[in-house]
Amino acid sequence: MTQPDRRADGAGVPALELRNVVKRFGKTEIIRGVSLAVRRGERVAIIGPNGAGKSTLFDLISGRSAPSSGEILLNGRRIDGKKPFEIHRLGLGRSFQITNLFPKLSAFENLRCGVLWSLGYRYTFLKFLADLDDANDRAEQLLERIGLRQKRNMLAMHLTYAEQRALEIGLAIAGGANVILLDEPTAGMSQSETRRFVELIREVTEGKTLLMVEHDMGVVFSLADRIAVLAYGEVIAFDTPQAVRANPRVQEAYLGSVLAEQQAAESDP
Ligand SMILES: Nc1ncnc2c1ncn2[C@@H]1O[C@H](COP(=O)(O)OP(=O)(O)OP(=O)(O)O)[C@@H](O)[C@H]1O
Repeated sequence: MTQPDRRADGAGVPALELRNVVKRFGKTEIIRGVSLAVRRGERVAIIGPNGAGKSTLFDLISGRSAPSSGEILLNGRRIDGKKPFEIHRLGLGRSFQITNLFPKLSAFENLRCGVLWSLGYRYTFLKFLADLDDANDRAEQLLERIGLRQKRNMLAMHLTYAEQRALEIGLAIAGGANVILLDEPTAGMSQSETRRFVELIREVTEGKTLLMVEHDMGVVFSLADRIAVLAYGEVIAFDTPQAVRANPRVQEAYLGSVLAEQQAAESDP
């Protein structure tokens, strides 16, 4: 196996690296020795059957739970075992399958909270005042970036589902994270919403590193530079979309049945 380059400027260091990561719940090994290196600026999709361990892997990376063994590195720094807020401040943003918005705050206020929180705002009044102008500016820029400027003052609870998901992505990038995890970003969306959302994800993650769990193969194949296939807690393939699609082991474990289902759904009048 080739070792990652460790130059002083960090240019060759993967944005995110997992080294032989294992997670057990009781005696059951759910993640069974996963190693992955995601390059800077790369968009990677994690796919695999239900129960393969995709969400568990995201929880390990974002600090919601700690690996039983192995190492996780963000921009070359060990993060395994750190708390979610520490990992967030080191440059990792995550949007969840389940909404984590403040429903009774406006779109703008949600983003401003995200910015202030990521600045490490410590509830001292002077620091709050000093940070507020910056946070306001940044929240306005984020609103623009996620296409919600017109909905600036609308309470999050009154936004459409797709707008709420966009706001979550805004929160994930509010702190200037350069590695973004998206958990099923287009789940529950109509086909037209999904198409628009794919473009939004593409724009918002430009120049950043993206790792997403996604079941919609249309989304996966249009966004991902590489695809990691997880089956029974192991990565059975990590390659370009074309190579993954052609891989017989992947076809057998997952993709054959999923693509057949999608084709059947599309040809259904
Ligand atoms: N806290 C836990 N305690 C025990 N088992 C767990 C726990 N969390 C997850 N599991 C088990 O780990 C396995 C992997 O679950 P996980 O949710 O990571 O899969 P997934 O690939 O994300 O599935 P899906 O595509 O359905 O969301 C499942 O068998 C699940 O029951």
